[in-house]
Amino acid sequence: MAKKIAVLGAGSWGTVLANLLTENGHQVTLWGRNAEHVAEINQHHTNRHYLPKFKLEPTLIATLSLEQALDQVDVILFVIPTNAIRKMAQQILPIIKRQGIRPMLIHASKGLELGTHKRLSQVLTEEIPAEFRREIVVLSGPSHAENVSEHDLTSITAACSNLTAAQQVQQLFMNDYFRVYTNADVIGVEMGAALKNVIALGAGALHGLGYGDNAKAALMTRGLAEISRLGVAFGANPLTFIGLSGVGDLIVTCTSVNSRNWRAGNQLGQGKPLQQVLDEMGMVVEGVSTTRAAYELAQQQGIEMPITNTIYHVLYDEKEIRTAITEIMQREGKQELD
Ligand SMILES: NC(=O)C1=CN([C@@H]2O[C@H](COP(=O)(O)OP(=O)(O)OC[C@H]3O[C@@H](n4cnc5c(N)ncnc54)[C@H](O)[C@@H]3O)[C@@H](O)[C@H]2O)C=CC1
Ligand SMILES: O=C(CO)COP(=O)(O)O
Repeated sequence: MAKKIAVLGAGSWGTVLANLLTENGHQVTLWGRNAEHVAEINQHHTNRHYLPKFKLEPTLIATLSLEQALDQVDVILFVIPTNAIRKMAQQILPIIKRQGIRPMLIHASKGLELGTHKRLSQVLTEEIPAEFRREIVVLSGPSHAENVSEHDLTSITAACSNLTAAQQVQQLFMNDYFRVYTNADVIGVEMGAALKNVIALGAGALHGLGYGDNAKAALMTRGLAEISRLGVAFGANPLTFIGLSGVGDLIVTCTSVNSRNWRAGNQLGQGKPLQQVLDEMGMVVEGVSTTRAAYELAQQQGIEMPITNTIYHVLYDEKEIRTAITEIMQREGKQELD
């Protein structure tokens, strides 16, 4: 059955997901904060800043008004940067109350909140009390917006401890090029999503420094080991990390030029200063702030995350990358399995 859906965030991923939901027959309003982009979507059915070649469904409406976007919706999909989610939730709560709606919440963002180190479903749970919403479902997996916009075959995960809610989200998004699996392990799915961005910065940096395939395979494999270690310590199912939102997303993000995290790492490896890389990207590079959150979390919990620590010191302490790589390679010998 067609649903009324608000998509919050008219960047790369929000635009593509809003368009996909429109293709699937839902009535979608895309909220954006940039007046030029919103006007372009409504008048020309394009969003060229983020997706230069993408032609949008003419029935997809964009708006600058949260009140209009949320008007009597069944579902709210958050697709804005991690560190903007809490404020957005605070902004929409009074609108939800005023309208007397009780929507399902979905988020498709990937990161851990700076300062609190929280997962985004935790942030939403804190900010929007259960009486004003239905379930919170996480949508995550290997899915570059650019590829989905071209209808490349894509499989991702809808995670919620309530399987019925996960199945409802599965039905909203599924079509002949976009396949959605359900998973009850919200912790594992969100941890995998957030932490793969950290490892992707490293994969890009190795490429920028001229290292080869062995180095990248080692980074991804040992990266997955430390992602799983942290995730399991917080209650994740270890099997989730060999699924779409774990190794699946790690592969796509560590190997694709479409990844902003990979591209940022690549430029760092080539010697560009971090601030310049971020300024020139024009899109969110989630791995940078999540590296800090994950580093602090691992320190607090006493969990060994050597790759995350190395990337943290390169990003935040201006540690020279080649020195950092030598140090991580020369640590004492270890057992492969924990
Ligand atoms: N681009 C992709 O292929 C995918 C992205 N994601 C995740 O989706 C989330 C959004 O990513 P993208 O759409 O790619 O980012 P983007 O940089 O392309 O777009 C971000 C959007 O959020 C808006 N925004 C930025 N700061 C904001 C704030 N403080 N308050 C409200 N809105 C704000 C921007 O105006 C823009 O419309 C990220 O967490 C990312 O990891 C997940 C899967 C795929
Ligand atoms: O999460 C993504 C693909 O699944 C997008 O990764 P980037 O944010 O690095 O572009």
